[in-house]
Amino acid sequence: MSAELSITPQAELWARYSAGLYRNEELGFSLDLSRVNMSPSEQSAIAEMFPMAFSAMAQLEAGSIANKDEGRMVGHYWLRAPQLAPTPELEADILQAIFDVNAFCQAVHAGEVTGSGGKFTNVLLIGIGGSALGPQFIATALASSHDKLHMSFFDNTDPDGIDLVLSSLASCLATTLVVVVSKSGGTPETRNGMLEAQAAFQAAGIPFAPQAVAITQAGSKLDQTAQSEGWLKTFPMWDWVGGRTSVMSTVGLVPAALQGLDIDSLLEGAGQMDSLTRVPQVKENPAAHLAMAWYHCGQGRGSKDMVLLPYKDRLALFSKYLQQLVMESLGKELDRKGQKVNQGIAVYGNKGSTDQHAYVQQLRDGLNNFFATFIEVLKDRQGDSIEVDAGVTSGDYLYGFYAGTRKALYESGRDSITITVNEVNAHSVGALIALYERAVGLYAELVNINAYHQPGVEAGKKAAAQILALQSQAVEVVVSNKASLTADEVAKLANASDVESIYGILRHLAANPSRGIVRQPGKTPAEDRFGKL
Ligand SMILES: O=P(O)(O)OC[C@H]1O[C@](O)(CO)[C@@H](O)[C@@H]1O
Repeated sequence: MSAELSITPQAELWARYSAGLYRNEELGFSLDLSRVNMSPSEQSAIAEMFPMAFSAMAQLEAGSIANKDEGRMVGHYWLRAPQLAPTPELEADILQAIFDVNAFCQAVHAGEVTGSGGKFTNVLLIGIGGSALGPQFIATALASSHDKLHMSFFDNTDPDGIDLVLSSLASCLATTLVVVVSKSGGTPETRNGMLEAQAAFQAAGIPFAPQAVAITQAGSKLDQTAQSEGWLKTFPMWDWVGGRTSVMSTVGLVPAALQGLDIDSLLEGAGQMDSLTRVPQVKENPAAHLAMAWYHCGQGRGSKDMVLLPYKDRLALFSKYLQQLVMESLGKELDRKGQKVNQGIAVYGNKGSTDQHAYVQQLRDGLNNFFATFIEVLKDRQGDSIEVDAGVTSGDYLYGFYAGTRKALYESGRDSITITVNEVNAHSVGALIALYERAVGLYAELVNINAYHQPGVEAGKKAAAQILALQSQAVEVVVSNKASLTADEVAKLANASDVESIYGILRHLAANPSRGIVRQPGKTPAEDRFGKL
């Protein structure tokens, strides 16, 4: 196949590109599938499956219980078109939330709401998954020297990671606004981050509650904490917005507006893309183009990975953001009929041309188990560029590396999609997010899975809770015994069967001296002994 492709005449490729390119001048956006080796008959066969996908999406937007397993509506599209919400109450809720976000952020910027040290200078956002990735992506994509507040994030329960962020905030904690984001309000990593931040405030003698904001569902544990401790502000999150599609809700709008970004433009860009991707004709709909290419490349089974190569540093986190959006949505064991399908599309990537000096070698010459998506940004920078060679700028190099890699991949029979935007700004970022949200929704319909739940993540959370329960049993046995014990002995005394987990727990505790456990290494893990410090 690669030999055939490599000899496709340039003129034919140009004709294919020109005739097939989807573009919208107003949005400054185009989508090119000419380097996906998909014949017209293959395209038509996939296109025949779309009417039911379009109709499912229309029902979803009209307020059907699209996430049946969780009995929820799926309403992220209403966030940028509140008039489309299925009830006037929901429309009013969305509008009110946007109003409140603007009012609060304006008051912060004007210094009407301050920290104990005066006007806020920094934001520390605490969240994980969809409650951090979107805000992080937007914060990096749209950062500038005019940012009104400096953004930092706790997006994990890694103590060392937390310390690193806290040390950067040490001199400005009294002017740091802490935004704790959790839809469920009970996610352990986020709760731990909140407790770590509270401890840091306490150690610095700064009251936490007057500088803390919660974004969560009404009545959640986080909501109760915020209410009982008298936090500065709480913003609502709704059950009909999924975590991974929450970036246009208060989850993404509050941090973006605090940073000083143009949230109206973000919503407008997303809304404009929604209008284009709502069109129920494959040819006219860029999200349908994308979903069709995914279906073709992975034969509807996700047999090829999606490699994202945005040629713009600002979009580096887009790959990470899409990893959650695509993999948490599409990675499912069962289809809607309950049949075991083990669906999904693996997503990875960072940015071009940096990745050219990392894994692009394998993309060109190694395993052909992927399709690439290039994201090209036409505008190089604000202002002029110097020439790095006669008549050539750094941006020309970046373009050259993108175009060269696209060509090289095509010549070795590797499919690629190219998305082009005029520039990276709030409008285009909103549009890109909306494009992928719709493509994921359409693709999920093509393969008949529920894109809006995440039962697999729940399994991991339950298993983690069991390990933590086992920890207290194991510690009790070790500290109440005079003699040191092997993991097998601890397990027996704790009446537990999972010796390997007990060994892992005790080895971890022993590596942290303040936990009061020591490890005496033996020849093998089974011979290691654990005792009180
Ligand atoms: O906002 P929450 O409820 O803290 O959840 C955070 C993340 O955890 C998940 O539920 C599972 O990873 C994601 O879907 C979600 O984005």
